[in-house]
Amino acid sequence: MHDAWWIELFGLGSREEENKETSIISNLQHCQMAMAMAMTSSLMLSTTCSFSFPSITICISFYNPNPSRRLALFHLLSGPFAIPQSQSLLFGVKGSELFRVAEANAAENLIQPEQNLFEWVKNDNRRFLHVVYRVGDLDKTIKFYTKCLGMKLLRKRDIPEERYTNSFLGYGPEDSNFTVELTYNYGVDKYDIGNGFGHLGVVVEDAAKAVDLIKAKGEKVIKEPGPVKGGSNRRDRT
Ligand SMILES: C[C@@H](O)C(=O)SC[C@H](NC(=O)CC[C@H](N)C(=O)O)C(=O)NCC(=O)O
Repeated sequence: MHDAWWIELFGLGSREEENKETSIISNLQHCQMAMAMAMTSSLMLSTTCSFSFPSITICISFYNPNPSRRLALFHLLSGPFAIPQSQSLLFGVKGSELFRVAEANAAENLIQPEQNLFEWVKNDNRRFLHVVYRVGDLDKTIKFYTKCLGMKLLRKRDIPEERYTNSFLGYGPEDSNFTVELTYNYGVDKYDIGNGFGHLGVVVEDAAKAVDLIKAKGEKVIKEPGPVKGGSNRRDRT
């Protein structure tokens, strides 16, 4: 089994889509990841496949073929980083009905069924800002995120006096969207990765098409979509 660090993006579908399948094998190479900000999370149904790229493995989450409103949260999975995330108003009532905040550290962190998630989000505007990881080849990683995953390069900042360059990528402006911040340290072309962090995940409209595109771009899919080990991730209301 590879050292697995991955962030899974859990899509949200209708309640009917209970038969979730996710299989993720990831092997992050030459990268080190750090949390940028903590939030509370909801674990959602998704079907995920993953593929490797020199600096990180991305897990693509998708649903079984029935059309459904796909909503997404990043979920940072790992021992020390196993934290909750908050739902977003972007996902609407259907999303909020189905959202469940995964128990993170203690029972008091759990959103109780009677609590109104909209009130919570209105009264707390904290959100994920970015996740940072160091890469040995900035241009190659940017090309992967943009050409294969459709992200936009939002900005680059070169700090020659500190001998590093940061690049920010995402699916929207940083003032309202979670982004990936890539750090390139001059002259450092690889990193030893630990085994505590999970993975980075992306939700797409059609994962099969996304995987085909990624393969067509010459990237390697290390695990085709398939049954999740250990059953569904969905946390039904208790
Ligand atoms: C722009 C802002 O969002 C940042 O995150 S800069 C954070 C800063 N990054 C660096 O100094 C990059 C070079 C450094 N040698 C490194 O590899 O991190 C920073 O605080 N880095 C430390 C960290 O743990 O992220």
